[in-house]
Amino acid sequence: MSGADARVLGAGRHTSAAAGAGLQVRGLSVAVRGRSIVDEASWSAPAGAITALVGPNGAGKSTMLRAIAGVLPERAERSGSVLLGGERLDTMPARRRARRIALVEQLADAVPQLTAREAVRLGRTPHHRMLGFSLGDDAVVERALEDAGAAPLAERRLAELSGGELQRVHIARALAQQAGADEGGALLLDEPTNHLDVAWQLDLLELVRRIAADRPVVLTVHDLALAATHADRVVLVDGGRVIAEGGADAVLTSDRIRSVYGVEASIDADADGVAIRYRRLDTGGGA
Ligand SMILES: Nc1ncnc2c1ncn2[C@@H]1O[C@H](COP(=O)(O)OP(=O)(O)OP(=O)(O)O)[C@@H](O)[C@H]1O
Repeated sequence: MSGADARVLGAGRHTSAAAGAGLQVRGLSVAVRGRSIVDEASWSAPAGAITALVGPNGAGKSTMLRAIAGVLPERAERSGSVLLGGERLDTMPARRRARRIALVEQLADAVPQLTAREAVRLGRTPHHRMLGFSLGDDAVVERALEDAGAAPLAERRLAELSGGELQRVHIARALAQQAGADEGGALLLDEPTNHLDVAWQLDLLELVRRIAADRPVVLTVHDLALAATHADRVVLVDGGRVIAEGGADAVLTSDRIRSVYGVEASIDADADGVAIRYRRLDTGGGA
């Protein structure tokens, strides 16, 4: 991560410079009933890298992911464009878009009676021309279960799974959704480490790293130290706008954390990662 890699956006109205096989968000705006939630957001997520979307509660992170994946509620008004590998996603037919981009949401829909294998099989739906399965689905589903470390869970019902196990099944479903797409895919994960203990978090981040080898992966996360340690790039969002994007050391500075979150942060980085201690501005108490 390089300190020179930051792109700081006073008003979030610039266009991201990075191009290529990655994901590019250009001037994305979302409003619901006239209320702006995402405001001219432009940022990019290169293929082969993990990009962390960070920002305070209500900053618009989940809404951005939903807008990119094309699953906003109908009443939401969206403008701007989203490109994957240089191709417009936002104007693509929904089924084709679903083969290219998968979103794993915080509280992803899970039918509790389904087994993990059945849930992952649902990921194949955008590949079906008619009702029923396409040739090769079974192999894709088994591979996705395997790749996500969910193969031992295949026969278990979703209702019986822990949060960490469920997260793996959802990721397996996303992998199955993208497998066999004509062009490369992108994976979006909304707070994937939420509710996971530290060991599960590390397992999940290792899995995400493997998945990111051949596609852009974007995840939202509240833990700034985790973002700084595990993501290649960080996009800091506040009030629906992109405040900065680039390497974590350039984006997540004490000054910026103070102005966006209203807390003092002392940041320590070493070879093992980044640790951040926080202190409220007004109390002066220790973290
Ligand atoms: N479907 C919706 N209809 C109306 N307002 C919405 C909708 N979805 C989100 N919002 C509002 O948009 C703002 C941004 O919400 P969003 O969930 O995108 O933020 P976030 O950065 O992901 O927050 P958090 O970190 O708390 O999950 C919030 O004020 C929220 O209340």
